[in-house]
Amino acid sequence: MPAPSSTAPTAVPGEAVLAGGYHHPLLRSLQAERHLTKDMLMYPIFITDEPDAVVDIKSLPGQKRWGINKLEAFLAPLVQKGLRSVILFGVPLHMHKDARGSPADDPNTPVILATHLIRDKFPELVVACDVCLCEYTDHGHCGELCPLDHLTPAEQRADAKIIDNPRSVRRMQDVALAYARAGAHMVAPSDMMDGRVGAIKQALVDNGFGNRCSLMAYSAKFASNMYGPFREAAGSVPNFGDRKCYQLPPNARGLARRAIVRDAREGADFLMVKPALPYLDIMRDARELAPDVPLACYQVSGEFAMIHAGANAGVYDLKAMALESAEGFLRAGCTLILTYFTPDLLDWLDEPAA
Ligand SMILES: NCc1[nH]cc(CCC(=O)O)c1CC(=O)O
Ligand SMILES: [Zn+2]
Ligand SMILES: [Zn+2]
Repeated sequence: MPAPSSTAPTAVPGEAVLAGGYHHPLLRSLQAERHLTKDMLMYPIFITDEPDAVVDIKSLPGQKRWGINKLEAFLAPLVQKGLRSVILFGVPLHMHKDARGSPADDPNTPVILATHLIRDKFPELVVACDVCLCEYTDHGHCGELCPLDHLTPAEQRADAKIIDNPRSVRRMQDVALAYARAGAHMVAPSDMMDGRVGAIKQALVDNGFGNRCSLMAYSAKFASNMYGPFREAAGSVPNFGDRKCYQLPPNARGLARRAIVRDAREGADFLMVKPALPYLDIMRDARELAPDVPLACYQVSGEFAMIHAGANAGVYDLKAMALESAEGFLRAGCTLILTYFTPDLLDWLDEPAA
């Protein structure tokens, strides 16, 4: 019997040893299928009806509510660094809120004023407008409510006010059209009413915006615990109940898949998954179900706050963690990332990779 050779390999190196492929920053970078670039970042901005306001949002480190007069000076250095797109949220503090969310499409509403201003001052910047009523209704829900006489006596007693879906969809059409007319390159309905994607698309087409205004659907938007800082920032906390009858249940993969397929069929130009980090599987689903529609994700306010809190607690380095999260979204198949880290990422992407 021959003596065992002491030099015999225990496994075929090509199968077992991977470390040879990523021992240098360049080699690590070449292992990635896709890389984060500045044009993938869309920055969410809060605009108030106090024209000179620059007000810190306590729960969103570094983020502020901006008055219209302060917007140009705020955006100029970001555009200089490579900012390509923003999504606007209105924060009416003085306008009169009512049951139908009238301030949403008032000609002087902050989002419309800001859209005009940005199109004028930053012609290269893509402007998206979030379409929803919750910042504008007196009850704080995302759509209009059913008139009381449409409810059963039991529902009336329980204060179980119910969203009036068809009426809300008509309202969403009007609001989206108002933003398109103001010059929005993109409208993004986040209200989650059934049928709003097709209805808004039709309204855009019927009014001559079919080839001038994109529709990004918040398709798989979950009833998440991570919208708290946003609702504080936007003043959109519902004054009764919650959003569980129109935003998706977090554990409902099937519903999310159906919503994705439906919104793609209804003509969405972009699909979105929101929040982002806990829903990477849903992003992957979206890539498989609608491979020909670009996919966005929204790294929401609570995710941003959570990453900051962890960094402040010494759990990890802020930049490294923020980049890792973005790389997860890329891997899952996103081409557009809505994130409050955008200003930081514009800086970080100019630094050498570690
Ligand atoms: N419908 C409004 C809207 N659009 C985006 C967010 C959340 C964004 C964030 O948390 O950063 C919300 C809040 C909500 O649905 O309650
Ligand atoms: Zn809403
Ligand atoms: Zn409900």
